[in-house]
Amino acid sequence: MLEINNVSIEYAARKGPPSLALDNVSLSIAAGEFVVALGASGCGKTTLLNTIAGFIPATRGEVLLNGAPVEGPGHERGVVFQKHALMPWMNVVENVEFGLRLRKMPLHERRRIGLECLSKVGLLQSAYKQVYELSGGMQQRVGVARAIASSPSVMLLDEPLGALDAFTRESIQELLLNLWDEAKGVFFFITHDVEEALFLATRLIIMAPHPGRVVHQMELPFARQYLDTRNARATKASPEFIAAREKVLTLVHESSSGGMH
Ligand SMILES: Nc1ncnc2c1ncn2[C@@H]1O[C@H](COP(=O)(O)OP(=O)(O)OP(=O)(O)O)[C@@H](O)[C@H]1O
Repeated sequence: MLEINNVSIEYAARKGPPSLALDNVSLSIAAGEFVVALGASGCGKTTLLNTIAGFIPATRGEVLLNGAPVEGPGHERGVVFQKHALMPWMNVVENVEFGLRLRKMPLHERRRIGLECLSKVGLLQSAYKQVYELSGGMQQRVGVARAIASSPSVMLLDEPLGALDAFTRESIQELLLNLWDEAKGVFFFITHDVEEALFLATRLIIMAPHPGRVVHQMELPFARQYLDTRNARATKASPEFIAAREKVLTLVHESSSGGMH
């Protein structure tokens, strides 16, 4: 269970009073939830993710993971960034097992896990390639493999598919749902893309800026529908999906233009 209790984040301004990037956000997320945060630029999505990751301390409030306060980064939380942040001087599998190496896991053990994770993201063949030999989509899959290598109970994904073409994006969306279904942990995912949000989320949170806060939450059935049918196109083309898309577009527009304040 991940609990975000009354979290506010202020950033110091060069001049004037500090800016309030998050205002009193509270969320309780159970294992097995895929939570997607959607909202206009500047509404605090990345700030919230970075606070859960332990990169930014809460100015007020607290984040608890299974009852223990989050006070910094930890291997039970895996992070995937928009830019893959792989290390160019290591080959693919060395990148994937890097966190395990830091934790002093012996080579044969971490290599076994590294290769297993690469197999899960469909890249076993590329294990001994250099990072620059891979396409953007493949590099992002390596980023995902690296994040799952330490079997985190929480996966934090900050717009991981933002820079990818539509086809690659869809295939990694499906991969993420499979990994989530297998891991049964928490996924917390940020996107600007309404269709992506609706497809992945079991719970969608819509945020608004000035100050950053959560203005709507809804439960969604489409991720589980996809896992039952394995037909992404049919899921996204269903009348229910299209109706939800129109509703969410309206809510996002209203919340970012001040209509829901
Ligand atoms: N390091 C920082 N110092 C000062 N202000 C910051 C810092 N990081 C973010 N902010 C401000 O905090 C607010 C929230 O930013 P944040 O990046 O969390 O929003 P976001 O919803 O993720 O935006 P985007 O969708 O554009 O990535 C914005 O007003 C931003 O300018």
